[in-house]
This record gives sequence, C-alpha cells and structure tokens, in this order.
Amino acid sequence: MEGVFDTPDVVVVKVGSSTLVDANNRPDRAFIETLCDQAAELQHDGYHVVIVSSGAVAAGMERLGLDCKPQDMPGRQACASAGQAALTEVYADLLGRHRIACGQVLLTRRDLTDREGYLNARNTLGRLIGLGAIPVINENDTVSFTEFNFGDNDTLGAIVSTMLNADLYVILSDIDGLYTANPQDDPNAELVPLVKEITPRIAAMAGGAGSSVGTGGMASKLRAARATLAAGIPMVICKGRERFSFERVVRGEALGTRFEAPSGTTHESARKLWIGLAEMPKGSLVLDAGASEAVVSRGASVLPVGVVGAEGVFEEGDVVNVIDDAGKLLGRGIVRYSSEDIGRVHGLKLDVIERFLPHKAGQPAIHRDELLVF
Ligand SMILES: Nc1ncnc2c1ncn2[C@@H]1O[C@H](COP(=O)(O)OP(=O)(O)O)[C@@H](O)[C@H]1O
Ligand SMILES: N[C@@H](CCC(=O)OP(=O)(O)O)C(=O)O
Repeated sequence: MEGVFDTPDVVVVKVGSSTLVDANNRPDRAFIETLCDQAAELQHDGYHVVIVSSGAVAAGMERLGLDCKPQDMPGRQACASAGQAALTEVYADLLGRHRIACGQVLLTRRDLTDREGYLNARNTLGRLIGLGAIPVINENDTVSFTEFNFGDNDTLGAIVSTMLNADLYVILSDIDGLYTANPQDDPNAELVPLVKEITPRIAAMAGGAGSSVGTGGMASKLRAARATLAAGIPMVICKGRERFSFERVVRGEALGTRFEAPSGTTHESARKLWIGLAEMPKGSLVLDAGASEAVVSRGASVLPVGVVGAEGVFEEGDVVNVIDDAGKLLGRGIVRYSSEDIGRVHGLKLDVIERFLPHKAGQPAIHRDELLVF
C-alpha cells in the first residue's frame, strides 16, 4: 500500500451540483477557480487534497442545449458525458495554473463492489496523490445504471474518504450545514454546529434536495456522516460559496456542522465499511430475536443457530443483509455459507453442523470481523 495513507493530511472535499454550476447551468468558473486556489494553497502547505465533484449532469444540460434535467436514463447519461468533459476542462485548466495535474477518476459502484477493483482504485488514487496531482472524482454516470449506482456523491465521497483513510471529509453544499429542519419548509430552523452520533432525532431533521440540480439533499449527507463517524473520520458540511470556506475548515475554523465521534470511540475498519457501503447484497439472513440482540448489542458473530431463514441466492463469500424477524435491517456482512447450505443448517448448533458439513467445522454464518452493524 502507498505510504501516502500514513500521512496525517489527506482531505477529501465533495462539491455539490448546486454549488458548481451557475444559474444557466454552466460550470461556474469563478467558483471552481476559488476552489482550485484553496486546494493549491493547502497542497502547498503539505495537505493532500482529493476533490469529489458533482455537476456533470447539470453542466451537460447547458452543453447539449436542454433546459431541464432529462427524466430518462439515456438522457441523463448523455448529459453526464457532455458535462463531465466540460467540468474536467475547467478543473484541468485551473489546477494547471498552479502547476498541479488534475487526475480525472470516474468510478461506479460496480468497480468498488469487487474487492480487486476497490484495491485498484485505492492504489491509483494513492499514486496520483503521491505524485502531487489532485484526483477529481465523480461517479461514472454514463455507465452506471439505476439499481446499481451511488446516485449521490455524498456517499461516494464517504467511501473515498474511508478508502484513503482521510483525516477530514468536507462537503461543500448550497446550505451552511445541518438545520433542525429543512429551512425551506421551516423558517425557524436552527443550525446544528456539532453532531456526535446520528440518532433518530438527528436523522429526522433531514429532508431531500432543495434545488432542481441537487440529488441527495440532507438525507444522503447524513448517510455519509454515519459512515465517516463509524470510520473515525470527522466530516464537515458547510456552504461552498462562503468565502474560502473549504480552506478555513481544513485549517480548523468552526464553520457549518461538524460530525465527530467522541474520542475513545472504537472505529470500524475500512474493510467493514467497504462491505457495508460499496457492496451490493446478494440476499439476506433473517435472525431470531436472541441473535439480533447479540449482533446489535454485543457485536457478536452471526451463528447458524440464530438464523431462522435466508432470502435470495448467494454463495460463500457474498455480501448479504442481516435482518431481524420483523424485516428491520441490522447490518451487512460476508456470509460463509451458500444459501443452499444455510437452508440445510440454520437453527443448528456448530457441533451438529459439523456432521452435515464437515468442511464448515466451527464456521459462523458471518464472522463479526466481516459484519458491519448499522
Ligand atoms: N435539515 C436540513 N438542513 C439543511 N438542509 C436541508 C435539510 N433538509 C433538507 N435540506 C436541503 O438539502 C439541500 C442540500 O442538498 P442538495 O440539494 O443535495 O445539494 P448539494 O448539491 O449541496 O448536494 C439544502 O439546500 C436544503 O434544501
Ligand atoms: N454524478 C452526478 C452528481 C450526483 C450528485 O450527488 O449530485 P449532488 O447532490 O449535487 O452532489 C453528476 O455529476 O451530475
């Protein structure tokens, strides 16, 4: 693995569409220039900046002469294609003025689902960073399709942050942080400066996107925060257009909403987060009440004795959801039995299973080290 991951200064910044394009849906050159200037200043001071940039679909609308976002998939993908080219031209030009190379990286969920693809992407990003370039990442919307895409770059940015073991993840939005309710609906909503845990009360504050070009709204930002909190990476949401906000946050100023787990919290490994975030589950294991409690409260492995059934067709090594008997999603993990085998041995103790499946002697259905509990 590249040594760069050990440096204390990797900062991932995600910029939303509503911040990147102007009122005519053109990439807002003046804004991108200030972003690139801030990134260059930080690189100069020893930080490694990684940009996750949305805006391709919005920028493509202008390039292709459309006045609203196409509703069909090929239409949106055509926009992403034309708009991505427009965005990369701007980033390459503006970073080039600081003699910094822009490394365009377009990822799909499919690329990251596969462990080899995930490691490949990680190594490429590491090498780009090591060479002093700034990776500019987006989802490869031209080839990802609905049931398999990230859909919002807030999640992609969180995955990249955990992949690089970043020190900080900054989301530059069109709003200055998380409010107690969507300010578009509630004028009395107040900014929440610090969040230590995504409790149901915090989750209930988030609504959807506030603009015609934005995608995930606050809900996808809280999903991203859940992942970065679990990984022990602080995340900040602030207003992208507030003067030098990115640089100010990196340099320690309290702006917007900061998500940070209390010190002493144990963190999930990047591998567990990869299982939970990047992978697409092939099926589900349904647990009885005792096993659900053991998994959620004690972080226990899932044992076949606590499994009451399986849904879907999967093989050993696939990622599956773990749900309780009421269908509530508890977590996600790598299963050590195929759906056929689990169908034969669920409800049985390990010593009994050994008689049916000797090669499975002592194997939990999902080992705790390969299980991300939500
Ligand atoms: N509780 C909340 N606090 C702040 N913003 C919220 C909240 N709930 C919903 N939103 C909406 O989320 C929007 C930001 O997300 P989004 O439109 O996806 O923009 P971006 O392009 O920055 O990702 C805000 O403009 C706001 O309308
Ligand atoms: N990949 C899409 C962006 C999707 C997305 O997350 O948008 P946003 O909510 O504006 O950050 C694009 O480049 O248009």
